[in-house]
Amino acid sequence: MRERDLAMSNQPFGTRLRAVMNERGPLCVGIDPHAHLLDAWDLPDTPEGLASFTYGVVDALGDRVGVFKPQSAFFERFGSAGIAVLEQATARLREAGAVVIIDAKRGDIGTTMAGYAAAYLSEKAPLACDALTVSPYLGFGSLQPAVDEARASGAGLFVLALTSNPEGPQFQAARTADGSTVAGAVLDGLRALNADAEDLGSFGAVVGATIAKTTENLDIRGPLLAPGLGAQGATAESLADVFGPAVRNVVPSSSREILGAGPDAVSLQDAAARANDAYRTVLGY
Ligand SMILES: O=c1ccn([C@@H]2O[C@H](COP(=O)(O)O)[C@@H](O)[C@H]2O)c(=O)[nH]1
Repeated sequence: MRERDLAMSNQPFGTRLRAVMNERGPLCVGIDPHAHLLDAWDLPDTPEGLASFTYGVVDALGDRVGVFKPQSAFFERFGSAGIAVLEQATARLREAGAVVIIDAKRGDIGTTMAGYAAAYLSEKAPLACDALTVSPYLGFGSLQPAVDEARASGAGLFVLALTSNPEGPQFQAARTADGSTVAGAVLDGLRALNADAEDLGSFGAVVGATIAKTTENLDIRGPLLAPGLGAQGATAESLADVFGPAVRNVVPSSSREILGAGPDAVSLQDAAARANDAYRTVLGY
């Protein structure tokens, strides 16, 4: 491990995330090995194809992009062989100095949530990552074991708040008993968890870049993971509008748009560099 990485490794997730975005730019590359992308890369839809695709991304971008978001679903569909690739890729990306957010959207009753937290957030776990996406729909409090594990291990969480899909508002805009929206209650919960953070806290929200300008308070003193760029239609220019004064804390995430440039490593690097430059300008890095 390099000296800088060693010094950073004991810092909380939010601090490490800000440092890597300062150093490498804010872009988060989503690793979503869709069957159609394996085909476009001339790879078979098998565990071997999945491994070539994933390690191709890791080798081309692991030491130049700051943040990666592997989508667990596309690894899970190959069973244990797919999970082994996710495990290997996560370890290799972290070794290369990148931050890895596993997008698994876990959520369950508190005791089972503790199991998920141990699986992804404990440093000793085979699948240990820097942060995990979680779902608050069993109640924000059900996430407490993951919050505790994240605090203990210096990891982070991204809680679904205002998702990028058009169906999201059906639940997220609904009102809770105290009159706030469900999304607003999630954002309030995160703001409380980040209350002591100096710059960027470790407890983030998922807020799609595709949502219209929102009246919700996005100032949670934590990162705002923003999928929806590229293939889902949102652009770098739209980020300032959607996120307003909180735009500096956005982690812009793009999967298919970048991955579609492969398999050639230089083309992948060019696509990532172009996207990173556009986000740097808008987010002020
Ligand atoms: O609100 C959400 C939450 C998660 N996602 C995930 O992000 C990527 C988007 O992929 P693109 O190819 O860049 O569209 C994917 O893994 C989703 O599950 C999201 O899109 N929206």
